[in-house]
Amino acid sequence: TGSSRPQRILKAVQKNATKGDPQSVISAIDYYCRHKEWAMNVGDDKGLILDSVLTEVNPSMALELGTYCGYSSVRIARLLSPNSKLITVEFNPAFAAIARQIIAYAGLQDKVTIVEGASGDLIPKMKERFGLKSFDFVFLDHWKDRYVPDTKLLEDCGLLRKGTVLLADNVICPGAPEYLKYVRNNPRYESRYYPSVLEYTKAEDGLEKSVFLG
Ligand SMILES: O=C(NCCCOCn1ccc2cnccc21)c1cc(-c2ccc(F)cc2)cc(O)c1O
Ligand SMILES: [Mg+2]
Repeated sequence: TGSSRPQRILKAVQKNATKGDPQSVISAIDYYCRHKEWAMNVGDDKGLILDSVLTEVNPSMALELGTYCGYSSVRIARLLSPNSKLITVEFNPAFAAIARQIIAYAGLQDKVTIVEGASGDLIPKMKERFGLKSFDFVFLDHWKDRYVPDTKLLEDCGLLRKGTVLLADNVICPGAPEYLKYVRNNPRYESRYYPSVLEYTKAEDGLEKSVFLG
């Protein structure tokens, strides 16, 4: 049988990027997915917004829900300060295996921990597993109907602190309407919408940034 799309993305990174150079890994994936075959990375347009929010937050502990090939894991980890960490959760073991190789190719394996499984099962175990108090930053990019239940789970597990920033991808396309309702009409969050486009297309999409007020 043939290769998978994630395997082809890894090949493109190995062919076109420089080992240990995260920006070249990002550019290689963006080039491949814009000109060869589309893939559901956050992409370069929304990626610039992700970069700016990350630079502003400068998280010590970051969580990503939805690793896929590790494109946004590389975008996030390359901007983390020394000793800061990213935990990224991926449901699909084949995706996780590719992401591990792409993150390692970028030289960011010491900053990123990939955890395989369902967010609903893993979130309640995070404190004990990683000895962490709370997350400073959460990037939501997994099943869009899990954004609300997992945000509530993070609250209930005491994994959010006053000032934790949640950044949600795809709030327009494919869309996360319940999530927008949840964070926008909630006195415990201060939300702002960043309009952009669906990765590698001209379709409307955007990111929602929500600060947990405690
Ligand atoms: O579906 C998308 N992402 C989610 C993947 C599965 O995530 C599953 N998953 C990953 C961890 C994890 C943990 N627990 C449960 C499920 C968990 C997604 C989809 C599109 C898209 C837009 C237009 C289209 F025509 C088609 C697709 C764009 C995006 O940017 C996306 O992010
Ligand atoms: Mg996405």
